[in-house]
Parts: sequence; structure tokens; C-alpha cells
Amino acid sequence: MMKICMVGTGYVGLVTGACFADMGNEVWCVDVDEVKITNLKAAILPIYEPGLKELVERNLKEGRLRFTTEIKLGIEDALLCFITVGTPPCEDGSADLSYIFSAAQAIGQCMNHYLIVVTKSTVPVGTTEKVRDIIRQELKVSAREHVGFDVVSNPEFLKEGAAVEDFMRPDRVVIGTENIGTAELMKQLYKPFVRNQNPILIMDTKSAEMTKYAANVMLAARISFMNEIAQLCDIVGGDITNIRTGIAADHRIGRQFLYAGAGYGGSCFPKDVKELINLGYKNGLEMAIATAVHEVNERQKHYLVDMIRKRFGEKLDGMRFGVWGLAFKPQTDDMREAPSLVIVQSLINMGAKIVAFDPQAIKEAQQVFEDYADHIQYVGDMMEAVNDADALILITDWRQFRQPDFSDMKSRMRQLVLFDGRNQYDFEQIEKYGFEYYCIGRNYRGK
Ligand SMILES: NC(=O)c1ccc[n+]([C@@H]2O[C@H](COP(=O)([O-])OP(=O)(O)OC[C@H]3O[C@@H](n4cnc5c(N)ncnc54)[C@H](O)[C@@H]3O)[C@@H](O)[C@H]2O)c1
Ligand SMILES: O=c1ccn([C@@H]2O[C@H](COP(=O)(O)OP(=O)(O)O[C@H]3O[C@H](CO)[C@@H](O)[C@H](O)[C@H]3O)[C@@H](O)[C@H]2O)c(=O)[nH]1
Repeated sequence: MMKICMVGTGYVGLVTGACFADMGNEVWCVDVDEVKITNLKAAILPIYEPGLKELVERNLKEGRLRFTTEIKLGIEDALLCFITVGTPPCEDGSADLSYIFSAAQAIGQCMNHYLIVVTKSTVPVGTTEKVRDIIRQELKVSAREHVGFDVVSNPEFLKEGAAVEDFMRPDRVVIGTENIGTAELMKQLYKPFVRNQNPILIMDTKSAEMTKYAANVMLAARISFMNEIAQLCDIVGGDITNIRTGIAADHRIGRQFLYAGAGYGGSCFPKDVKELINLGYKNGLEMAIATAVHEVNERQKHYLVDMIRKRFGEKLDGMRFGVWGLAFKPQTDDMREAPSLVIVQSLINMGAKIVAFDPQAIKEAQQVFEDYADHIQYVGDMMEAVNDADALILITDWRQFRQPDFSDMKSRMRQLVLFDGRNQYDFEQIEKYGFEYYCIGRNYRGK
């Protein structure tokens, strides 16, 4: 059993804290957001994440997981303190490290015994050392210079929508430290999570920090690459789904993250690609691949809108578009950088009315689209979204959209036009019902 403090109780802090607690550790989750903490004490979660509520409820009840706004209380008995605050993008694309630095300051101000401070947030190379400097400085000010501590980089690789599963069974755990004792302790902490020969990788701090960016940008690059090939297929022919299976059979390429679609979104890929570009720029190196990954994704987010424009023209006044899926991916209510933001706003700006359904993200969407409220109607059932619609747009690949009742849709829609941003349907299946079908990288009409 280890005593652990999480500073920042968002996706990563809450999932990590709950999973550590579930393995028998004693965990305090700290956050500056009082409402969040009050709710969490009553097991009311700020996010939707499969399996997380049960985990929080169980560990709260059994006393291993506790919540507070007071960092002093959180680190009082702790041996490990994880920084899991946000690192959102600044205007220029660089990571905003102000939350990291204020967390480090707060830790330094109340630390009075040996503590290992772990940066789990995604941070650019050198940040963990800056955290060390800030803590050292704070200890000096409080004349507690004799208090020892260490810093470690331990980036997190969980995916939203599968966060608990990913944390409980990680492909690998990356630990960046130059200290053998700290490495050993971190290994002990993660031992229960590592199965099937999946490694715990000990490396230097800077490599650990960079590994996180390299992983995300590599994954984002696969998606942008497939999206670009898909757009080319729409011009010259070929079906991106065939091409995907054709290349995925090569073990060197593999099967995952090769799905063309409406573009990648979320709180990680877009910001991490931009930060890597920015880090290169600041250091005199043009990050040509990351730049292209970003640019292709921006273009991809407009691709469905371009198709709609080609089909219906510039002016969509009086037209009604059903939308299936608003979250940036299935199994989450997260709307950060979701492709739906670009698509819905563009269509409204062209005069359209939107009728939207998402299984989890409607509450989030209402906030995000506040300025567009007069032009969006939210419905609680996927079929309601297609009533009187001139077209249906599928943006997020929630499983429940996989096999809809096409004949019911046919009886409800004004025009049978379907824009599928996630290649969910077969042509034969769709055309049998008389739908005009547009998708990504399978639209070649000149055959
Ligand atoms: N969301 C993911 O799937 C994911 C996965 C891997 C890594 N990451 C990285 O992890 C970090 C956190 O991401 P997130 O999605 O969990 O963020 P989040 O926005 O969901 O949560 C951050 C939390 O930190 C709190 N906070 C801010 N300053 C604080 C302070 N000084 N003291 C205490 N709490 C404070 C905020 O109130 C918020 O609740 C980011 O760097 C992100 O890139 C995220
Ligand atoms: O083949 C694919 C796979 C994903 N996506 C899109 O890519 C985005 C990101 O998806 P995913 O990676 O599943 O979700 P995230 O929760 O953003 O997870 C990523 O970002 C996290 C935060 O850094 C990392 O920890 C994870 O390893 C990394 O996968 C979503 O918009 C998906 O729709 C595609 O378009 N095609």
C-alpha cells in the first residue's frame, strides 16, 4: 500500500486516483474546483467514462479514495504526489504550463516531508526539471530547504471512453527518472497493472516527456495520412476501407488508428501536435510532419461541409439537418476540439437548422453551442433527429448508429440524403432503401 496524492481531478487525475485506490493504495484527489470536489464526495462524477462511477463509489465507500480542495491535506502523509492538471493550448499553440507551475508552487509551499512529485500531465521536454526548480525555490522561501524530494515524469496513455480499461491494462508504463531508488518505487506501484509481458520502461526524464508527444503525433499522423489518401480516392477512385485492410495486413503497419473519418478531435491529439510544432519552432527546427498532420486534419474537419455545399449549395436557409453524434469520439461526453464543432457551426452559418442527438454529450454540447442555441434542437432519441430532415449527418461513430432502421428513417426524412463521416454503412445496404449516400474515401463516382 502506498499513500498517494493526485493534484488535479479531471479525466486523468480521477481515473488514475480511482485505479490506484482500487489496487489497495490510499489516495487523496485534490482539485481547485470546489463544486467538482463536493460532488465527488457524493460520488457524483463530472464526466462520463465507462466503469468509472462504480470504481469511485466502491473506493469511496471503502475509504481508500478521498476528495479535498486542500492540497496540504492531500500531501500530508503522501509518499507520491502526481500532478494531473490540464495543459491546454495557448493562442500560439504552445502548451499552457501555468496550471503545472501553480500546482508545483502549491506543493512546494506545504511540503514538509520527503515526497516524490510525478508529472503525469502531458508536458514538453524540460518541464519536470522546472517543477523541481519551482519546488526547490518554494522550500527555500519557507526555510525548509532540508526537506528532500524527487521528481519523475510518468506520462499517461489512456484513451477517453476506455480510460479505466487502459489504465488497468496499459500497453506499457513509461517512467522518466535518473534515480534508481525512485524508479524501483514507481515499478512497485505499477506492478499490479502490468500483465502479459507489457513493459515498465525506465528512461531519462526528457525521453519520457518526449515519448508522450511522439506517441500522440505518430497516432495522429496515421489518421491524417489515411484521411489524405481517402480524399484522393474520392477523386481518382479506390475505396479507403479496402485500402485500410490491404495495408493493415502488413504486420509492420498494423490495424489500429487507420480509420478515415471526419478528422481527429479531443483534448490531446490537436493540442499535442500543435505543441510539438511549437517546440520545434522555438528551437529552430521546422516540424514538417507534425505541421502537415495538423493541416490535413483542419482540412478534414471541413470535408463533410464541402460535400454538403456541393450537394445543396451555399445557402441552406429553411433546410433541416439531422446530426448523429456530437462528442469527439464514442463512449465519452467530451466535446473538446470535436469535429462536430466545425460542422455544426458551418452549417448554421450557411442558414441551416440542426436537430442533434448524442447518447452522452448533449449537456456539454448545450454549453459549447450556447451562441447557436436558436438554431439547434437537441433530441433524446436518434430517430427523432431525422424527422423532416433534408439530410442526416453522422459525425461520431457511436455503436447504436451502426444498424439503424433504414425503412423507419425513410418514412421520417424529407429527403433521403446521408452524409456518413465515419464510413459506417455498406453501399448496397443503403442504396436498397434509396438513400443518396456520401462517405469518406469511397465516393468515387466516375467508375
Ligand atoms: N484526457 C485524456 O484522455 C488524457 C490522457 C492522457 C494524458 N492527458 C494529459 O493529462 C493532463 C490532464 O488532462 P485532463 O483531461 O485530465 O484535464 P482536465 O481538464 O479534465 O482536468 C484538469 C483538472 O485540474 C484541475 N486543476 C487546475 N489547476 C489546479 C491546481 N493548481 N490544483 C489542483 N487542481 C487543479 C482543474 O480544476 C481540473 O479539474 C493534460 O496534460 C492532458 O494532456 C489527458
Ligand atoms: O483510426 C482512427 C482512430 C481515432 N480517430 C479519431 O481520433 C481522435 C482521438 O481518438 P482516441 O485516440 O481514441 O482518443 P483520445 O482519448 O484522444 O486518446 C488519445 O489521446 C490521449 C491523450 O494524450 C492518449 O493518452 C491516448 O493514448 C490517445 O489515443 C478521435 O476524434 C477519433 O475519432 C480517427 O479519426 N481514426
